[in-house]
Amino acid sequence: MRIAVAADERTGVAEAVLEALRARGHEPVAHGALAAGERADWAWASERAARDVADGRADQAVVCCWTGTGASIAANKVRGIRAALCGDAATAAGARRWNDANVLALSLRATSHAELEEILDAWFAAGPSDADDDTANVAHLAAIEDER
Ligand SMILES: O=C(CO)[C@H](O)[C@H](O)COP(=O)(O)O
Repeated sequence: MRIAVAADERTGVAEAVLEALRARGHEPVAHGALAAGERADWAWASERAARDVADGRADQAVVCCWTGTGASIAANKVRGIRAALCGDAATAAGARRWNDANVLALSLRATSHAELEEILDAWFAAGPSDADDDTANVAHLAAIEDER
């Protein structure tokens, strides 16, 4: 898959996201501090990656900042984006299964290299649930957006 990746700092974990995606056969598209000439601040970088997903230039995105919160908030402001801040594999699996999350948000501070690998494995192994309550919840997110 084509995966947009944004970070506001070029840390070891941020660079490891690019490598981990390539190792899994995906094509990362770098933004923010990971790209040349782009504004690196978290709101701009995360928005850019989220818009790649919303506009069909990427299938999913990984957005990173020191806490992960700003990156997730910015991504979730983009219509059609369901960004989930994940600090462990179970949260990542749940985000894909129950929330049909299309953007993974990570904390550059709190995510170790080992946790990054576990989170990505869980994220890509899981898919959206087709249970009625789960699809209804995700459909309601779009309805909330339409009320804006
Ligand atoms: O976690 C973040 C936002 O949620 C940022 O990474 C944190 O605020 C640091 O940003 P800056 O280096 O621009 O001060």
